[in-house]
Amino acid sequence: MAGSITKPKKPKSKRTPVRLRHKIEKASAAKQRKARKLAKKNPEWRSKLKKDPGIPNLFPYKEKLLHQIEEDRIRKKEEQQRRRELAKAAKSTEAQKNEGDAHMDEDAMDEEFGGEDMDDDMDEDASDIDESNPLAALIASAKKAAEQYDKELQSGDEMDDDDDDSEDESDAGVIEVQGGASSRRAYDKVFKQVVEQADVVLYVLDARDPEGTRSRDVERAVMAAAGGGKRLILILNKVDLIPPPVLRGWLAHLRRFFPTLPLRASTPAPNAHTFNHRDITVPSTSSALFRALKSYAASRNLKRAISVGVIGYPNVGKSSVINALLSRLGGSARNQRAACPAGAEAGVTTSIRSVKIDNRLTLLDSPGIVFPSTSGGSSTSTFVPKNPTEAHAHLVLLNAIPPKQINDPIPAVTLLLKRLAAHPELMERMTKVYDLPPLLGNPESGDATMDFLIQVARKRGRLGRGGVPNVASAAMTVVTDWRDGRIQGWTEAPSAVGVAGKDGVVKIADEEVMADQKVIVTQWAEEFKLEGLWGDEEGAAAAEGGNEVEMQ
Ligand SMILES: Nc1nc2c(ncn2[C@@H]2O[C@H](COP(=O)(O)OP(=O)(O)OP(=O)(O)O)[C@@H](O)[C@H]2O)c(=O)[nH]1
Repeated sequence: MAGSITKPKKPKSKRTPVRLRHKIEKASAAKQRKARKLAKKNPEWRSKLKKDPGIPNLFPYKEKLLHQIEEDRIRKKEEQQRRRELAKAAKSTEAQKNEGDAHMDEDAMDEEFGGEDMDDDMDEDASDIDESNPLAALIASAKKAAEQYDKELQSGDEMDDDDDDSEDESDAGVIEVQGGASSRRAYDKVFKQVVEQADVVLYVLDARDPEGTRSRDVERAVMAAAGGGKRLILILNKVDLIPPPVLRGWLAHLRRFFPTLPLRASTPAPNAHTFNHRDITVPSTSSALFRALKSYAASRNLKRAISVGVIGYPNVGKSSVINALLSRLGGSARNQRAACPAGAEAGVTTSIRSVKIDNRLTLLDSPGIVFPSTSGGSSTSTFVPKNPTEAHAHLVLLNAIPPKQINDPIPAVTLLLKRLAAHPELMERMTKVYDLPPLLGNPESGDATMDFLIQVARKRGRLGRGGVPNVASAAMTVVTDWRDGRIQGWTEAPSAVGVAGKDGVVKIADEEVMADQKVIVTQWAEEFKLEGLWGDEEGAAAAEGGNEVEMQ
């Protein structure tokens, strides 16, 4: 019998059955339908659609219309901000009224702010002062002004709701840098700590606006501390960003008050427009400062190290000054010291940092502190803001506010254009930075801002949906270019002649202080052996020797 032959089994098809495919297709279509339905209901999606005006590119007045929309938006925002401020002011007056008799007496305040001990110390120190000392009167008046300043700060603190938090932070030794008034008391504590600990205070000013970054209250507080035993040196930093004649003017002006050293603490940001000052380089100026501090430490002959506090507005270059001094140390010594973090944005340094140079010298870095001008005329700047928006814009142009805390950079650009309008050559250089034709409208009245920002947005690709220029982003670009020195600008030193008052009498600010200040400048310059280090004549000569050729 022949054996039965079994057929080889047909391999099973790997094809997806049609029924399964249909099932998948149906499920996918249902999912997409559901997603579309949900998206239609989503209010966010609608508001996004609304924002885009959808004006066709061929529409002849598109530009004008966009401009108008943007202006309306800004007006609304300003109105909102104004209403909020009014409500806040009304609330605080109400709160003050309610407080009424429950006002703290001075002792309680002293206790709370920990100022009693310091005041007592200062009183004792003040009574130790020899009456025949020509500086006694000056120190006494500085102490009085410092007390007044303290009182003003404290009364400002009473209105500050968030203070308890900031005090806790400062107790822990870490101060968070914030732009708002909530950390005002924390700033004040840091400042007091640095001044208390320091034998020498280096007050760093930005050479582009020295008076804007200078406060009389700070100088008075340093003069008053320890009965006048502290030394204050003004450091004019970032001199590479101003031309030699302007530097000369500022050195002459500031040296009427305190010994002043020009400094280039760091190299400029990429593409910054700098001026070539002969002999005023990063190594030469930092060596000069280093030698001056060493001379002072040697002359004091103390058993402990001299403490040098570095104070100033945010972003003036305090950490860079310390790093420049560290770079003067020899290789291995330098490697052993941790450098201070420095950065282009304000608010990099957040706590007091002590850097030991050697057995004779310790440096104290501190967070940048903005001192508001108090009723006593703290600020020496001639700029008087007309409203809170302009005051904020002024701080933005001083680079004192971290970028994240700048809600609206447009008023800062308006203020910048207004200032540059007074110097046509600077305005021309600024338009060249963005490759723009001369501005339309009057920059002094703020008319030119929007046109300028729309053009900057186009040149720098700051465009939103549908190619609408993002003017806020363009304004931020301008602010950053200003901060990093890509846009040039500076203030001129006040003339020594003074200003004629209504009565026709010519007065120089701080006239009465001048004679005593002269004594200070001469005595202190001797202690630091500053005569040979950019003294009046040499500093002027060095600045004179510089050329105004810009370097890229
Ligand atoms: N062009 C120029 N830029 C400088 C100079 N010194 C410092 N800078 C720059 O200024 C910026 C701020 O420097 P920092 O040393 O961080 O300033 P700071 O005062 O410690 O800042 P905060 O920590 O915010 O208080 C950095 O981008 C530095 O590179 C200088 O002499 N010339």
